[in-house]
Parts: sequence; C-alpha cells; structure tokens
Amino acid sequence: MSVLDEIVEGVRADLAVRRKRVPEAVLRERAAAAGPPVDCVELLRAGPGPALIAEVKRASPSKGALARIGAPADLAAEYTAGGAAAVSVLTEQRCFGGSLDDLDAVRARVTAPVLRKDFVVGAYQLWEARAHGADLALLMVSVLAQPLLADLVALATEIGLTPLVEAHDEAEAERAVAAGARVVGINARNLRTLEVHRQTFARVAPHLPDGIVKVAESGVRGPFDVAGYATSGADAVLVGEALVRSPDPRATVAAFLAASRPAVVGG
Ligand SMILES: O=C(O)c1ccccc1NCC(=O)[C@H](O)[C@H](O)COP(=O)(O)O
Repeated sequence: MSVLDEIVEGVRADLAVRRKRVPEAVLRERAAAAGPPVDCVELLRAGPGPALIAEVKRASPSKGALARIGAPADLAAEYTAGGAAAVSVLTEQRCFGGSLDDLDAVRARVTAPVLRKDFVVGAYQLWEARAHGADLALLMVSVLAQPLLADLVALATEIGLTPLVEAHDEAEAERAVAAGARVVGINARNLRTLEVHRQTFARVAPHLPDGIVKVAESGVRGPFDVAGYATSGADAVLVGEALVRSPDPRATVAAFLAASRPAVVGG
C-alpha cells in the first residue's frame, strides 16, 4: 500500500466517526449560516507577481514533526501581515497533526481566504469545510475517480467554495480541467514516493489552458524557488515547511514575495 493509500484509509476511518457525531444535515445548516465565501479565482491571479498561499502544517509523512504550532491563528496572522494572499490549513490529523479546530481558529482570526487542505473523498468534507468557514477546498485528482471529481468540483462551486484541484502530471492536469477546475495546483511532491521534483510545475503548467489559475505546490526552500515558480508562470505558490520552520514567518513571507515581484524601475 502506498503512503497516499494509507493516508486515505485513515481519513475514511476518521470520517466515519465524524459522520456519526455530526450528520451532514447539520453541516448544511452551519454552512448556510457561515459568512459569505470569497471567490478566490481573481484574487489568486491579481498579480503583479504570484500570490502566496501560506500553510499551517504541523507535521508531514515525509518529514515527521515540523513545528510546534501552539496558536495556529497567530501564525496565520503573521502570514497575512507578511502579505500572504490566503492561508492553507491542513486538517488531516493522523499524519499532519491538523484538525478542524485549527481551521476554526484561523478562520476566526484572518480575513484572507482560507483553504481547507485535506484528502477529500466525498461531499461530506466539502460541507464540513464550508461549515467551518473555508473559502477554498483541495480536491486531489489522484484520490478521486473522474465522475466523483467532477461532481465534487460542481458541488464545491455551488456551495461557495473555490476548488483547488491538484494534479501531479499532464494526465492529471487534463482530468482537472475536464472536471471543471478553474484553479489547478501542480504538486511537485510525488505522493507515492514522497520525492520532490520542482521542475514538475514547469513541465505540466504549459498543458493547462489560458485562464486557468496555476498554483505551484510544494518544495519551496527559499526565495529562489518562489522566483523559479514565478518564472515558470505560476499565478500562486503554496508553501508549508519553509514557513512553519521559519523563526520569523512574517518576514519570510515578505521575502518570498519580494523575490518573485517584477522589479519596479525608478521606484
Ligand atoms: O508533505 C508531505 O510529506 C505530504 C505527503 C503526502 C501527501 C501530502 C503531503 N503534503 C501536502 C502538501 O501538498 C504540502 O503540504 C504543500 O504543498 C506544502 O509543501 P511544502 O512547502 O513542501 O511543505
């Protein structure tokens, strides 16, 4: 069984417990009462350089524990003070140490759009995301059969979430677009081997039609990697580890953004 298969198996088990505790009908009511979501499509490509999506990530299967994040809301506030356009919150518990409590805390603190980053396998988790105030939700092509992927893209959009549809290669990128995605993430991390190949974005992005918002995900170690993704045409870059390990996340976000902005002549 691959790492991804193991993660998804755990997600399904945890989901079964939550479904019993909180019926979908309750989530739907809470989703209706949640604040209005932000349409993130335009926001992510507002430019001049790529937008930065800063991630609250406590741990990962590839690296184990990454950072003690006592107050995810404080971290998110530092991210947005540094210029992050959106905050990603990993809510998967077993491998990433995240939770819906983290999502709630971040939502309550920042006005920037919040991405629920998890391994979504069905509609329940989208209702959950909206009920907890998320504006975006991750959908992974590698986890979902095509008809379900298309259904979830449609449902997410209908209930006010912007789906960030994640692909790892050209075939998955094609499936993301066919499913109706307007925002496609290209993840440099092979989720079966956990190896990171930063050149994946430059290879796959040109296969996406104009008008699709292109998000480069994973593998940023420093400003040079953000600049590299910008040069390859990324509208947005999603960064986790480098930010949660930083002693000054606000300054690191600002430095990453500065590295990818076109120089201002005479400014
Ligand atoms: O991060 C992992 O090890 C990982 C393993 C298996 C599935 C998903 C995983 N990460 C999720 C992500 O996509 C990243 O958290 C995100 O792109 C940020 O990556 P990074 O900046 O490299 O922390």
